[in-house]
Amino acid sequence: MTVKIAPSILSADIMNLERDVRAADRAGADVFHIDMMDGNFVPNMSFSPSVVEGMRRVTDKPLDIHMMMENPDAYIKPVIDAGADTVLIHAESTQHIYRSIDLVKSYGARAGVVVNPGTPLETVKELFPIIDQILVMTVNPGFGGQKFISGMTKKIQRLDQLRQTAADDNFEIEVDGGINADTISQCARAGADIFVAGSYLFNGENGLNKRIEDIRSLAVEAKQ
Ligand SMILES: O=C(CO)[C@@H](O)[C@H](O)COP(=O)(O)O
Ligand SMILES: [Fe+2]
Repeated sequence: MTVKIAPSILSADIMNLERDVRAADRAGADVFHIDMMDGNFVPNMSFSPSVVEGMRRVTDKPLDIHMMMENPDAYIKPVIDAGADTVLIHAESTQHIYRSIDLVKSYGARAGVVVNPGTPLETVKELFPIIDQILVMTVNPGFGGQKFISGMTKKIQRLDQLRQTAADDNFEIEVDGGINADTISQCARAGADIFVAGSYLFNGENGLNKRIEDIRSLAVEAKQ
């Protein structure tokens, strides 16, 4: 069973972003997770399409863009032109999520929907046949370094069950927020495939190599 580790560059050292990205790449990152925040949808601001373009120059790994913004449709083409592989859009950020997902796909990128902790899975069920990923937020979006909301494990489990009953719906389950050596196993056991980790990977004491290796083996073991 595949396990993908996705370092979130929100917790990288912004003044040494290239150094940190290259180090995470060498350490075996499977995907890079880039948070785009507009200061409206969430109470924080972060990366823009130009950062995606810069990332594309220093790594060949897939770039996942987590859009935390109002009017996400306006930024879909700019991030894909900048080199995004997957665009993840919050169900709560647009009245027409189906249209936004279609738009991502029309530009040839992979598309995913994101659900906040308070958003029921039922809200996004109709999207299952057309999406490549579902990102289950395991913290309230906006900041790195928050505590994992333990009730989300059951939500991941329910999503995995829904995925299994709809055999045609082939999407990966991703988790984001508070993922570390204490929380990754329960998410993997519940059915998650892609694990975003920011502060655990970039702010920890051991090297990135060891940290990526540690959480990967915990996830692989939990899935067996
Ligand atoms: O989308 C977000 C926060 O809103 C994340 O991607 C964070 O960057 C995760 O950071 P950690 O919880 O792993 O520190
Ligand atoms: Fe994120």
